[in-house]
Amino acid sequence: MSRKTMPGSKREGSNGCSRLGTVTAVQANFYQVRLDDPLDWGSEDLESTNSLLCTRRALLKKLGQSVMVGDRVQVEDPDWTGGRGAISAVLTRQTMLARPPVANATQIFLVFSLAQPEIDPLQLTRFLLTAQQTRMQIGVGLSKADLVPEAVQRDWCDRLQQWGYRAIALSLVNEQGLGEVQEQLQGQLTVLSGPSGVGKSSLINHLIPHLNLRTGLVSQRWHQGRHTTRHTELFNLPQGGLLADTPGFNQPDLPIHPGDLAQLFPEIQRQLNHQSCHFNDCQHLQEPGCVLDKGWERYDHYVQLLEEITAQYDPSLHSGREESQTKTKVRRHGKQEREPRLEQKKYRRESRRSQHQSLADLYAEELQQDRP
Ligand SMILES: Nc1nc2c(ncn2[C@@H]2O[C@H](COP(=O)(O)OP(=O)(O)OP(=O)(O)O)[C@@H](O)[C@H]2O)c(=O)[nH]1
Ligand SMILES: [Zn+2]
Repeated sequence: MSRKTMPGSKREGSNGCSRLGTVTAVQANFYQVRLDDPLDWGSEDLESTNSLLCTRRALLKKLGQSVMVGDRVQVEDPDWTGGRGAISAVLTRQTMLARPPVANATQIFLVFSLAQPEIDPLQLTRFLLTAQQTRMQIGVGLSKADLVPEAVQRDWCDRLQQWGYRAIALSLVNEQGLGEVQEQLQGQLTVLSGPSGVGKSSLINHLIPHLNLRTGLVSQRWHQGRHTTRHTELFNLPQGGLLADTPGFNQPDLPIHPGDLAQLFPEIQRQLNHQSCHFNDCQHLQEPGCVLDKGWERYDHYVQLLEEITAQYDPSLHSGREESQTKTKVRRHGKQEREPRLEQKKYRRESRRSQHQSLADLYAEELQQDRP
């Protein structure tokens, strides 16, 4: 491994140089990391010198520390010429989504098309509820506006406003609403989601004109393009900000507990902000003392989805506690500290290894583990 310090690199401590970056893609045990500061050592190809293909230091594995798309990481001893490095630390995550697996996202941007395919209101509600569960900021883009009259666009924007969301009617054909979308995405780490065929990929290609070039780079390195694998990948927006593309899915997960459904409807939350029902666990159906006004469009969705969740809910399946990810260790003077549990035995066996094993060793080991 090359340990020479290239111009523009920082030295931290005495262990060689390390730099901060963001994980933009994960495949098997390899991580693509985009460094915060360009390496700036004379190459014309800034994008490729700014991005490193990395593995995880053995110590992180031993601690059970996962690395996700969106993670802020420290990369140690980058091998500049080979475009490779090793992740030595993962900074504390601000947010974490399980599906798609993305760390540090700040908002969800849902895309639904006004035509081809037409909006299915109940499906839109399902996506909105899933987005609400993340507690992140939510934006809605209504695509293919060129295919419907202005009155239909306005009608849908007004409906969504009533539901509690700001919607942007947009079209790539006549470039409508794209400035507003850019504004909404600027400076955020946005997860783009929505059903298949609504124009998400087309929108990304429009927002990031040189993307094909970058996708080509990933394909070349990993021998697979994102369109064949559909893994989650982060893209850099020219105006600043990151965009995570996620594979389309048609039936997002609903909350598992029926009692959690009401808080995912802004229409219900708005009403219950300044009044409460007689029973704490009121489901807002026919209960005496229910103060909810039921005269709003999506009340039928609420009732239908509540029935669906109640039918699926099995309290006995959700009573067990998840196994703790940490254990308590008693240190000197009786001081207790939580520390991460070690992963399975296969990692413990490696504990005597040096933290500074060579990149070549790491790659050989990763490739071994990737084999079925
Ligand atoms: N008329 C019109 N068609 C559009 C617009 N945006 C995208 N399309 C078309 O919609 C179709 C689907 O677009 P994609 O970008 O592949 O949709 P997607 O959401 O990425 O679909 P998945 O990859 O299946 O998730 C393509 O034929 C696009 O050309 C638009 O603004 N207006
Ligand atoms: Zn009620």
